[in-house]
Amino acid sequence: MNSTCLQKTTRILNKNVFKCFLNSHIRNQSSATNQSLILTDVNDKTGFATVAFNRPPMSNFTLELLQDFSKSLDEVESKNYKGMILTSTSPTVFSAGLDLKELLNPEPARLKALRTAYIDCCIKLYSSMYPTVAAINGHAIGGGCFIAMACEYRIMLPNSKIGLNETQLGIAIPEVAVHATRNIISSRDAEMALTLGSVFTTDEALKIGLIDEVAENKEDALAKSEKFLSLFKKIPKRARGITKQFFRKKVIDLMTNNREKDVEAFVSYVMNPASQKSFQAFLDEAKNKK
Ligand SMILES: CCCCC/C=C\C/C=C\CC/C=C/CC(=O)SCCNC(=O)CCNC(=O)[C@H](O)C(C)(C)COP(=O)(O)OP(=O)(O)OC[C@H]1O[C@@H](n2cnc3c(N)ncnc32)[C@H](O)[C@@H]1OP(=O)(O)O
Repeated sequence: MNSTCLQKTTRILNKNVFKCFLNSHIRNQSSATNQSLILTDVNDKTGFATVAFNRPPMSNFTLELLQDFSKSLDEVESKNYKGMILTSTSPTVFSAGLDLKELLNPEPARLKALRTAYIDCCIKLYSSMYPTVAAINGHAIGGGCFIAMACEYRIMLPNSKIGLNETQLGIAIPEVAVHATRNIISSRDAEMALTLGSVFTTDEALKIGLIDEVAENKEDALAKSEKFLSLFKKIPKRARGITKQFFRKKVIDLMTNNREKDVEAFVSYVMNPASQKSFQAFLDEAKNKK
């Protein structure tokens, strides 16, 4: 695909963007439909799966999306694909995190299920035996940023924003996110970023090491992602995967063992009137901006 074709398609909604990419890169299209919240496609030449959040324009996470994502992660593991590229079909957003409408005046049982599904995805992604790379094709905020952080490598487009903004919304970052952040950036930068709820530009993120590379456009990000995954082509999967898990053990254990406590704490932060006010304020501000 040439870059003019890609630039044109990025202005059109997800369906065409993804089709254009598929036509040139992917020989074996999965049964996913355009209605699916997650699109999974496998390149049978490389064995790499490209998994895309398919909820434009913000690619924000609902319970259903997270449940589908969790199933897709199982599929990538069980079908023994050689690696996974995680991206979205939205033109300018990788993911804006949890859908704030899910958090506004929520039904507690659904809120618990939402957080539980989110944790499941984080555990599966963080501990996967196959190599993972996030092709961050736009903004990655809150839960979207953390999902990208759970991958092994991050390639981001210019002029985008990335960060864990939870404290700004009145939600404390769980301890596990502190360790996960320190696994990527310096402890000093992590403390500043997480306490402030900082959101970084692409250049700032590159400077502190939150992302690994900048790509010119989505096509370039996908090509760079394949290049990263190809590094492991000759490394035996089991040896690689177990070694990866040793580096990630503390975070994996915390996520696995603190699941219920985390869900309770999350529900309590979200139901707090001050947090409810901040969710509403964000949505109102976005409306008023227009
Ligand atoms: C022990 C186990 C632990 C396991 C977990 C471990 C660690 C996890 C740690 C932390 C992560 C998990 C927590 C997650 C919490 C969240 O994700 S809260 C949500 C965070 N997201 C946000 O605060 C909103 C982010 N959005 C933005 O910053 C901007 O929208 C943007 C993405 C940068 C895009 O900006 P742009 O100017 O282009 O667009 P607008 O801002 O004008 O928005 C357009 C439109 O979209 C709506 N919108 C944007 N984001 C959301 C959202 N997240 N939910 C719902 N709606 C959203 C916005 O309201 C506008 O709507 P419109 O006015 O109706 O057009």
